[in-house]
Amino acid sequence: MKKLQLIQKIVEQGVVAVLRADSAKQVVEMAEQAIAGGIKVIEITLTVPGALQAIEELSKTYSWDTADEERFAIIGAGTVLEPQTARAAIMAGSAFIVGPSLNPDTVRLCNLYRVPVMPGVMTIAEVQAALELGVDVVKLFPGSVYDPSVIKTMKGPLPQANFMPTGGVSLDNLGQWIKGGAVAVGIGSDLTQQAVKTGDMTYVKRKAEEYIGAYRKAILEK
Ligand SMILES: O=C(O)C(=O)C[C@H](O)[C@H](O)COP(=O)(O)O
Repeated sequence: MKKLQLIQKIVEQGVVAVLRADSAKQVVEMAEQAIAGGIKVIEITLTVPGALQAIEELSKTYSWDTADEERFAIIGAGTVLEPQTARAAIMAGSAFIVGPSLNPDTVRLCNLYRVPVMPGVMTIAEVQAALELGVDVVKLFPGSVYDPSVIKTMKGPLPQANFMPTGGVSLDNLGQWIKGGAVAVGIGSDLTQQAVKTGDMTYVKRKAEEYIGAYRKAILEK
């Protein structure tokens, strides 16, 4: 039941930090800052040089299955395009897999290992295909091309689908996405871009705190 427990924990947290950086060292630091700021679901994108080492390192420090609050975080891999990479990421300790697109073989590989997989989808046909493959949460990507009301519209014919918009999620629209029915949101550049530019990783912590605040407010108002 590990897979179901993990999905539940990801949805409970509701905010996923999508981390892109210039090196493994930088992304580990970024992850630590995001976790300290309250974002406990960390997606290490595989465009980061040494991303798998970063996942391995973070998975030794943090666990999704601990009562120790200091050590609680869910570490996963993003930008997973095909099954070989998904397997490597799982072996490195990824608790979940995210991709920008729907690759059926990647979903099957993740299902084999009972690891939650959140593939990117843009259309109703892709949402349907993902559901047929057993996907529990789809990543609506790029979220920026849609208005948050799209979730309600897509849930008309497919009420059983769960959406995690990613791409263009900001402090300005997070509330609309959550109130519009998103089970979680993925935050990328707004959380990290400034830190990469200036080298000040504590920026990620401050920004994470703002996002967690906005998320909690949206849940209360929902
Ligand atoms: O490659 C993936 O798997 C992704 O997750 C794609 C993007 O990096 C995120 O969607 C972040 O988008 P922004 O928040 O607009 O920066």
